Amino acid sequence: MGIVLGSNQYGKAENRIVRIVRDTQRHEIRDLNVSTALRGDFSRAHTQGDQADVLPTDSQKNTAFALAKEVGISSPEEYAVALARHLVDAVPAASGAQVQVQEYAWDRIPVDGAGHDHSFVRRGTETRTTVVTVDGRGEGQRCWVLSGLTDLVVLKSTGSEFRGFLKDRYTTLAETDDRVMATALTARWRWSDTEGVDLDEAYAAVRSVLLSTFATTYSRALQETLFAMGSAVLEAHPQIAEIRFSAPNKHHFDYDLGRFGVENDGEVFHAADRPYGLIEATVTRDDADEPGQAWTAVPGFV
Ligand SMILES: O=c1[nH]c(=O)c2[nH]c(=O)[nH]c2[nH]1
Repeated sequence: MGIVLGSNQYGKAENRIVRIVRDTQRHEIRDLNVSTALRGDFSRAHTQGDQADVLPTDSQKNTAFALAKEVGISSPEEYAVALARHLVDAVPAASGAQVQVQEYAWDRIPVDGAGHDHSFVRRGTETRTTVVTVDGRGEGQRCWVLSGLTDLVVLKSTGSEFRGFLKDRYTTLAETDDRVMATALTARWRWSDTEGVDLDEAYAAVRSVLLSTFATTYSRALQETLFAMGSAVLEAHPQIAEIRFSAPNKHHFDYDLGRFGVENDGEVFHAADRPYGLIEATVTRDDADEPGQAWTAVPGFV
């Protein structure tokens, strides 16, 4: 019996990088959590304890910080592409790299009706994400870009039903034609290409389509809502090939106030945190190109 090394990657996870542009009095802030990973032939490090091929994760960290200054962060996607390409160039044994970025949004603090120049407040729980995967080097190098968001918490207090479902001997769920529907949405969309796309504007536009579709679509199930949101995004953005969702159904149960002689006509709920339905779906163009390595090692998607 032989024992061999299987797939592997290594890098520095969760570099917390804050880049402030302070060339004028009106500062700009970008607040990132950056993870790097190198893939390739690093077998000597694993099987022989030989580090000759290994660019330390410490150096990867330093590179991530240095490029935040040298390349800048015009968008998380462009920064991640530059960093992934730089790492592959720097490491002869690397066949590819993946850079994952989460961005935390800061808003200017309103003072006297205007956003302050250099004071900011963190926006909610929502996080912008990107995953850039580079494979190969030189001419034939491939590059995949995913953009996305996590923890976009939304709720509709009516306009949602769930009925007509399959029933068996363990089914106790009551059918409903009026319920609260809430989720903390994770969505990631894959660009077929980003040529000519302003990725900051595109992020805002996709987010806005997701929100308006959630708000205005009558929902017969979270599944139907996800499909509607995905279709709307693909219709509005020709350069997006597919979008994947992971959506916990954050159940809101009518609280039984009848026990106290108090009427509850869909007005008081127990917001249960566990368990939750987990609804996941991909919405894709039927002629989308192959995703290649775009989703490799991206957790939480079907
Ligand atoms: O939108 C829903 N989809 C389901 O599949 C499901 N299952 C369930 O119990 N409640 C819901 N709600």
